[in-house]
Amino acid sequence: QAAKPNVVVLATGGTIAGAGASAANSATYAAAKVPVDKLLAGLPELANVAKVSGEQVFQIASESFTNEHLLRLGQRVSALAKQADVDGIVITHGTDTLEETAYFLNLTVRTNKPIVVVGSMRPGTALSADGALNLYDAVTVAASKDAAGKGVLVTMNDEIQSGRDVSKTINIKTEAFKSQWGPLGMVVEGKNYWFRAPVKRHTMQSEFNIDDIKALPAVDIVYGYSNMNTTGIEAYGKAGVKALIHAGTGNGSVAAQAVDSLKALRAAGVQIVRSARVPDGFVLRNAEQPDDKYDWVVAHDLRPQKARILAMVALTKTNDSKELQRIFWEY
Ligand SMILES: NC(=O)C[C@H](N)C(=O)O
Repeated sequence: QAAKPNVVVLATGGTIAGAGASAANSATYAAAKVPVDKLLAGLPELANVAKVSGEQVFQIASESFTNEHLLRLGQRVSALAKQADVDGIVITHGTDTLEETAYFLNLTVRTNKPIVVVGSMRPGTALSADGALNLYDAVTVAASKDAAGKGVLVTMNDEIQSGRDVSKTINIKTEAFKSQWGPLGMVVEGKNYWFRAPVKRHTMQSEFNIDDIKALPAVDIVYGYSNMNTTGIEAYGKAGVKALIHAGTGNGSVAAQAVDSLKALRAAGVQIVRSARVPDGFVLRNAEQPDDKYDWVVAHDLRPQKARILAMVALTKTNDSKELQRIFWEY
């Protein structure tokens, strides 16, 4: 019998490592409690799929992820991916910012080896906990040759999603992770079924490399809403933000009373990225606002939180708005 592939599970916390007081607590529990060794010991079925080893990188709820966590995790994933004795990497992660970490790794880790980010909506102590199967699926995908070269993947609820496209869309169901462009495939009983592949640049085709990124610039998000004011925009400007993501209404529209403040920030050298707060769709250049005239960038189909990740990564290489826009189209 052929040797099983080697998969490393990097644990960062989240609900997949959560624990509640009783089995009826599906939503009331403490995240980031169970250590990785215990998580893996609770899933002896993994041994049928791969030779799995665990490493506790952090033990936090994912809403508390910082840029430093992203950099440290990315550097560890990159180092492991270079090891000849590692065939695939799984990252257990809280679901709240899972999509941001998955996209960051997708943009910056130069490897064809499968990298799979996984979480759960219920703690392992709950009735119908989803973490064990999600993790089993993640290891299955990470151990598969057919998952290579597809960018960073996310396995939740039997689906294999692109880390670029997927977002958490509901906070109370196990069917929480969706992409408007659909999943790439499904994983069922330890086998992958693929239906599509990503076309945006990622991992090996990326011009970014985590090994060269020592720090990430300050990029923040302002939210658009009726009766919007400019307090947030101006405060971020004073704080020295390098790019500001505007989570606009509808097509990424900007309130008339906010336009001058954003123009003033741009004149001061801050990049303005126009995204939309609606869950799906994409923002077109010069629709709603004259982006060419104002020298603003549009976020394409990226949700504001993903646009923030791409802007940070892009700004490590360029502060040219035309280059930034090219990057937003390509990644
Ligand atoms: N379901 C979860 O994992 C939510 C948790 N707050 C986290 O992101 O860590």
